[in-house]
Amino acid sequence: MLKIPSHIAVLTSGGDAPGMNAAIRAVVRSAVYYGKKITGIYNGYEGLINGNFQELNSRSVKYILNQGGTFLKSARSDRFRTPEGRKQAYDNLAKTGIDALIVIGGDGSFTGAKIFSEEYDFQVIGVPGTIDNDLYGTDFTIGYDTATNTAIECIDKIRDTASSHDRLFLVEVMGRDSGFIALRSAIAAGALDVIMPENDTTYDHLVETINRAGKNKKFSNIIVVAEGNKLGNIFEISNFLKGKFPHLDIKVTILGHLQRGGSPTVYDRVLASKLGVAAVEGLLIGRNKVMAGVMHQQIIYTPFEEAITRKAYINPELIRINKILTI
Ligand SMILES: Nc1ncnc2c1ncn2[C@@H]1O[C@H](COP(=O)(O)OP(=O)(O)OP(=O)(O)O)[C@@H](O)[C@H]1O
Ligand SMILES: O=P(O)(O)OC[C@H]1O[C@](O)(CO)[C@@H](O)[C@@H]1O
Ligand SMILES: [Mg+2]
Repeated sequence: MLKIPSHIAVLTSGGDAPGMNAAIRAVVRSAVYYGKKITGIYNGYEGLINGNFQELNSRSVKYILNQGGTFLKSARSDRFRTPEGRKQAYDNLAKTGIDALIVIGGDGSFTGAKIFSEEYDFQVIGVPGTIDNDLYGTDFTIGYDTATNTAIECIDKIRDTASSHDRLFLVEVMGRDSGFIALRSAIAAGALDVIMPENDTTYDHLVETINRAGKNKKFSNIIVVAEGNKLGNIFEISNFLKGKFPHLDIKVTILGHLQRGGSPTVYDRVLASKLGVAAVEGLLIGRNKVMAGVMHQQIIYTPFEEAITRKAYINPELIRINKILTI
């Protein structure tokens, strides 16, 4: 028999992502719209274990739609990885009368959510909130569009100084084990090449590419390097290239946590709004252990297992396009 939740809780977990606030707002307001009690949990799974709960209403989430970060705060919780931590989390939920949970986060957060949901037969839905875009079951995760916009804004600025001095810049972007941020920002910023986990860039290939650029009279260049690439650390790559091309002035820039901040783009605000509503509506029709996502403009619910383990798809067409355009 379908058990409809009456009291929903929401938390944000893992690295913060622009648009998480918009997602919280959408969850809170749709819960209120459907006549449900809604509680915010502070500090992700740490707050779940510590009982850091606050009942929310539609006014609690005013003026946050355009704010970066997450007002509920986020955390990486080692205690939630332990059965004792999850037991404490369950006891706190049960004590408060909460019967469903919405987790806004990335693959790690959904791994924890799946384990918890199975252990305690507790209804959980995920909302993809991570700049990395590394989840199967949604074309974009919340925060990815803003992060790539921030990355290209920075790379455009680097381009100004690179071209003034005829320099080669290696620019490192985030993305953990995936190259979504790297590839999208490389195309949008017209980078000479992109080194990311999904392509097996070799040093020979890099040398060839830089030689070709020289022949084509490209005197300033940018190579985007995904932090999770398999070739090596950005400084190792830079040292290798300095050895091979002593006449080139090579610089390294690491964009780092800049990419996590800032006001969310229109795309992320709308995506977060859609997915927050979809998460609440999913709970009300009995969905469980799934992530709400948007694929080809449609809301879909993907089992956590699949969202986490199936490889999010890097479109090889984008790699091909980048190669053509950087001739
Ligand atoms: N195997 C697991 N068992 C229980 N909890 C887990 C597990 N894996 C991850 N978690 C919980 O999820 C939290 C967030 O995971 P993680 O740090 O990987 O971030 P994420 O959700 O993938 O987001 P992002 O990648 O954007 O930072 C972890 O700190 C931990 O509390
Ligand atoms: O903020 P932290 O804990 O250093 O984590 C950084 C990681 O988090 C992310 O920003 C989001 O998963 C990754 O791109 C990056 O590898
Ligand atoms: Mg992750």
